[in-house]
Amino acid sequence: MNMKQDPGHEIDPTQRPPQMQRIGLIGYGAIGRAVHELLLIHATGTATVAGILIPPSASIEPAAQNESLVVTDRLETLLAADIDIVVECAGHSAVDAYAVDVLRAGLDLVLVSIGALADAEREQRLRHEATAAGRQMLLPSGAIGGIDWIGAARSAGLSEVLYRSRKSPLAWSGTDAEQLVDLASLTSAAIFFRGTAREAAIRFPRNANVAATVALAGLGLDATQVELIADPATRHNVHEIEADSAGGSMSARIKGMPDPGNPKTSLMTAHSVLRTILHRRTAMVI
Ligand SMILES: NC(=O)C1=CN([C@@H]2O[C@H](COP(=O)(O)OP(=O)(O)OC[C@H]3O[C@@H](n4cnc5c(N)ncnc54)[C@H](O)[C@@H]3O)[C@@H](O)[C@H]2O)C=CC1
Ligand SMILES: O=C([O-])CC(=O)C(=O)O
Repeated sequence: MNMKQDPGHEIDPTQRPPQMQRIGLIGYGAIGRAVHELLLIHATGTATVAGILIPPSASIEPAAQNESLVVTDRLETLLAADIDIVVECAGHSAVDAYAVDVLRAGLDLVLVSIGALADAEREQRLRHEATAAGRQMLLPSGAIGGIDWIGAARSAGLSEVLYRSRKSPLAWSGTDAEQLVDLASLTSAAIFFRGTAREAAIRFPRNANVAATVALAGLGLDATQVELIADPATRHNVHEIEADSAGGSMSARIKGMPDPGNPKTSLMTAHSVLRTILHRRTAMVI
């Protein structure tokens, strides 16, 4: 075959099944690893993890190893693995470090650390870069549901949205919650934060991405109210939405199982990322 090949790309794209997506993961913690495992089960022949970006001097044992899987601490090396789409699941600082370059490289970006967009300047910059590159930032619903209703209610006179997150004290450990409540001695549920989605997402970057998701879908980061609760009686990550619009109201409660590797994170988050990835290639999107 007379095909000019970029020396950085070992794979001939014309030889792939048409729907095959080559995924670059940024971050390989609870979500990154789970997404890899789910793709191995649910996306054989349609999507594959081709590269994983980890922090310098970190090491991982990938869920599956094949000779073409690239594990690197350099974005350039990741992108040279013939990546079609990048999935960020590493944290707000990784969004700062890599998101612009991913979009400038002409790739769509699945952004899991959605709370990073609570920084207005960062949000504007990323929207601008995506538009300039003709690419999209895809924000999975993550640990929450009902985002479709909230998005639809925007044009139906959405007037009020409250998001409430209830997790075990363990899930709030190592966060600013420790300054607001004595997590270790709690005997009943404590609402330790009330404020806007913007404040919540900025102050609790590892626990309030959903607050930003609900806000970005609906009333925005400053008009969406948030309550954060530490509850010694729960083993779940409970997410509630109460919303009012001229088109009707919504009351939703999700009792999420925490990820065994990270109690701050709900198991469903990785499944939602899988769904986002698979939707890019399906004939019918629901
Ligand atoms: N949208 C949503 O519904 C949810 C979003 N999240 C967010 O997703 C992100 C990932 O969550 P988890 O996997 O549970 O966290 P985790 O702490 O288990 O894993 C994060 C991984 O990213 C790696 N990492 C950090 N900075 C990096 C960098 N610059 N380059 C490469 N790797 C880097 C860390 O070493 C770690 O292995 C967090 O920001 C979390 O807050 C979590 C749950 C729900
Ligand atoms: O996974 C969850 O339960 C929600 C979460 O951590 C977040 O919103 O950042």
